[in-house]
Amino acid sequence: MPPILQRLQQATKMMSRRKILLLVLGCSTLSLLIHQGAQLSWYPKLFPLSCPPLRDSPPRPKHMTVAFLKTHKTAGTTVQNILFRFAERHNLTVALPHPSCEHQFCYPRNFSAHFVHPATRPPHVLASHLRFNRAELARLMPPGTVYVTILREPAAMFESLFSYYNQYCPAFRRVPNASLEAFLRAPEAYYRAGEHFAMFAHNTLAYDLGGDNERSPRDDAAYLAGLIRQVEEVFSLVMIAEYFDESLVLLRRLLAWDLDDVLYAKLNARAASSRLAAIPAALGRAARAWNALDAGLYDHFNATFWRRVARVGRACVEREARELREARERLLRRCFGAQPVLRPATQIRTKQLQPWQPSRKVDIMGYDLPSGGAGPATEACLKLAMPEVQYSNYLLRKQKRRGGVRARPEPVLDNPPPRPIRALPRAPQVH
Ligand SMILES: Nc1ncnc2c1ncn2[C@@H]1O[C@H](COP(=O)(O)OS(=O)(=O)O)[C@@H](OP(=O)(O)O)[C@H]1O
Repeated sequence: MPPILQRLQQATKMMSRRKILLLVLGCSTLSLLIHQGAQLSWYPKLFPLSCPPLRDSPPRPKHMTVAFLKTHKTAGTTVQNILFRFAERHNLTVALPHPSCEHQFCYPRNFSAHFVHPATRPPHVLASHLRFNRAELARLMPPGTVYVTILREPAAMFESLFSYYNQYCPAFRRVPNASLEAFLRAPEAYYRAGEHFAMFAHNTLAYDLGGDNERSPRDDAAYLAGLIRQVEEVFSLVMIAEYFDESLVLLRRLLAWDLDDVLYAKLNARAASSRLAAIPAALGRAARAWNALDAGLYDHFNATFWRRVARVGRACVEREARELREARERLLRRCFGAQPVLRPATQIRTKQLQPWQPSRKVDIMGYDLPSGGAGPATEACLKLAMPEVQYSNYLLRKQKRRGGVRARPEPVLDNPPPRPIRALPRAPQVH
């Protein structure tokens, strides 16, 4: 026997059986820990985060009837575009406004089913601006329709409204040098309740939700509580613009859609030169105080949003939101080139992709197809970045034709150029 083995035999004899057992146990534990550590960092999918399964058994089919209340300046156009594309891919009917209502359902009037173009009834999907009216929507939409809306932090939203509607809303037009600060220092000096487009200058969220935007929660706390209750009764999901991707994760889980169904391009964004880089804290406080009803709505639904995220599992929602962002970046690169950039309308050659510009002082950005863009992906890419006016016109033409000649597809790239302006109703509206 070699000397080394003889020494080992002697050593083994010297150890008690108990010690050997302890050594074997220690080695196995160490090996297990090393193995698991490697898997955590290299194969995170082997350790699923607490994501409850989306599809129950039997699997839920995708939900096809959705009414999206498109509130103003809250990223609603981006959500609308997701819904329009989903509707097209699944051959669904989209409710669209009668041309006399422009591209909104005769906003700011209370919604009426009469505002809906007959060629777009009965609808599966509705996603254009309107002032919420529960009974009329129930008359229009099929039973089982899921109602969804979106809110945005009121100070950021008000800054966007002030800039976008500066030429349309008399309360804003009266302010010297179009100064948001001047308006918020003394809003009552400029604001007249009940005048044309007054709702863009005071509690726009409350107004869009069908509420009375002139109520103050300071004088009447019960009113805000009642409005919140009504919203909760109807809407299955209130998304939050600041957490857009997380909101889409909740939306797609609610509707049993795929992550691919909620990929998007950001639409209707102002250029950096047309917006405040940051809203000073004092201005933010003043905007919230003036829009106290909206602030109350936002705070409530922001809190319920995060409770809902927690119910699904925060890690799960964040993981899906990350997957969504990665897939979205790949899609944007495929459609708009290696470095897809938002550009001003003057630099967008494809007419169907030129966004409406509210005034010479505000630049609304969009995407363009790379030069010579052609091929099977072109149509999908075009729709991905198509602004509201062009997409609504296109869908209305397509659905009107579907009622008549079914076989001829609506041309997407060769259609006549859209009207450049999304005209707001010209005459004061009766509520
Ligand atoms: N994905 C996403 N995430 C966060 N924010 C987004 C997103 N998409 C659009 N936006 C911002 O939403 C603002 C436009 O809102 P709307 O499309 O609802 O406006 S409109 O009422 O239809 O005119 C507009 O805000 P401002 O740029 O501050 O005006 C957009 O930048």
